[in-house]
Amino acid sequence: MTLHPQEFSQKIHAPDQPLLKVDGLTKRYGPRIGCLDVSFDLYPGEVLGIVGESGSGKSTLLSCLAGHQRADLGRIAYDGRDVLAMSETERRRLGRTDWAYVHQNPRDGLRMGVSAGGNVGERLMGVGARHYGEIRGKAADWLGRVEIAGDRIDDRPSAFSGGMQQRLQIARNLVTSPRLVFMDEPTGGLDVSVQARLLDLLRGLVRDLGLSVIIVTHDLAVVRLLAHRLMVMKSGRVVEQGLTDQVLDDPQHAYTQLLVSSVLQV
Ligand SMILES: Nc1ncnc2c1ncn2[C@@H]1O[C@H](COP(=O)(O)OP(=O)(O)OP(=O)(O)O)[C@@H](O)[C@H]1O
Repeated sequence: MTLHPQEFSQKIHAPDQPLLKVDGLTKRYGPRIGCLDVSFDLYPGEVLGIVGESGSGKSTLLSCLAGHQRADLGRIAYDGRDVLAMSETERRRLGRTDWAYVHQNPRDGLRMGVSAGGNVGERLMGVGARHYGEIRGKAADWLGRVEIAGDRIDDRPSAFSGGMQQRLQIARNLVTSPRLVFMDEPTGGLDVSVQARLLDLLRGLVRDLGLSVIIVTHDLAVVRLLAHRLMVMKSGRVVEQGLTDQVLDDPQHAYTQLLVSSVLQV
């Protein structure tokens, strides 16, 4: 149900305001539904998982939320600000400062021709950092935090393994202390042991930095470990949402039951 604009604006300015408030978000591709009437609140420090089979609308929803494509209908409020009413310049600024986006393929989120240190430092420069020594020091610190050895700081990402590239992408994203991080299948395409290590690292960073995260995945084990709340999508619609353990242990919707019984091995 879509809220009346006045009601919407009253809600987003309430003292216990969520960091992100999404109401009736809809995106169509011609006659095809990308996502339909999606509504949810995300509070500071909360991790929301979005699961569903291929084509269920997860990526469409994430890209509309992050402003990579424009929704046809609905509202998004970030920290009380109407995101869809922002100019492109304002939204880009938000993308450099408050938001971060971790792509499934690290190549989409890294500059492959720039050193590891340069990849992290570049984000700092994007928010106004200018002192070379400080930038390099902070980059070195972040490489350490994502378990990349200090002597690799001048290596290009193309010399890194897939898991290292993904950890570098995470460092590049988190170095500017964003409040909201979008993650699209961050562990997809990695070996199981590499995935486990990355998940562990992500869980620690999310907790330590108090990040709000929206994570899209088809892997229920990932959301079991990372997400406080879970949204299940089918054919562009949210068919079930709730606390992750509740949804996975006691799924109410037939589609979620099928999803859980067919893939859940955790
Ligand atoms: N650029 C596009 N043009 C036309 N239709 C699209 C486009 N992108 C997505 N769709 C359609 O929108 C629906 C949702 O797709 P979406 O990629 O969001 O699903 P998904 O759950 O992310 O799938 P996957 O897990 O395979 O990435 C599908 O029917 C898809 O065919």
